[in-house]
Amino acid sequence: MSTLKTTPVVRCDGAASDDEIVLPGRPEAIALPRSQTALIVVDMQNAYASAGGYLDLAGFDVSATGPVIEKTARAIRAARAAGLRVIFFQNGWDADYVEAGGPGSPNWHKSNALKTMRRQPELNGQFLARGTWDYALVDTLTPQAGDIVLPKPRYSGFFNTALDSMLRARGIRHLLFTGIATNVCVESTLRDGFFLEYFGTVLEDATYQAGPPAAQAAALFNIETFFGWVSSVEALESACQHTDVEATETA
Ligand SMILES: NC(=O)N/C=C\C(=O)O
Repeated sequence: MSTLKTTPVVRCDGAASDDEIVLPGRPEAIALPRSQTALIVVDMQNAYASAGGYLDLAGFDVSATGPVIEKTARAIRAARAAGLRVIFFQNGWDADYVEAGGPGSPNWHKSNALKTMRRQPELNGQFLARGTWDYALVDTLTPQAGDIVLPKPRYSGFFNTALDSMLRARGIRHLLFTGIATNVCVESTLRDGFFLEYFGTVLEDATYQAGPPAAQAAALFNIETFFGWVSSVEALESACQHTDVEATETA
């Protein structure tokens, strides 16, 4: 992890606001007005973070996801204490995989979950189907009243979901990202957000890649260089503590 910068500070509205948190980051620090900021927890489901879940059984290494779950829990605690909206994504489809698309969908050809189930029919129905253990969020990350839980059928949380309208209705412009996988659903959502004029920041220590470590490094490079900002959970915790504003109600 390279050093986070405290200056210069990027402000989307130019002027400092009373309720902002200033988050150190790369390539710059970024100011996050609390009422305009949400923490997004991307797909922290057993499928992606647990031994015996989809990624594990499809041959991806998930042995190092424990610390990512812990860091995500810390980010959620810091966000809630600061009055930020928390949004959980859950990736997957109906039990019959109609929403996954058939051979006419690139998803049918590229989804490693679908491909693994086709290769190993004894696994059919097990991966990413609503109602299964695989689809469920990991036990230690439980949504609370006021959080938003958003099912999504493709890698980007903006595609075929109500995310954009939910954010716009609440005046949210800034998205903090945690979750798995950095190089797939985190990056896809942050990129789509960029095109929709959202400011996206990844908390790198609360994310993990699907694939080799180079995939994590490449995703973070792309985000830092082209699409957004990179920061950390510790930086968020410390920035929240140093901001002397009462947490706001998030109705
Ligand atoms: N949540 C994700 O980033 N998913 C990555 C791969 C997949 O869902 O097949």
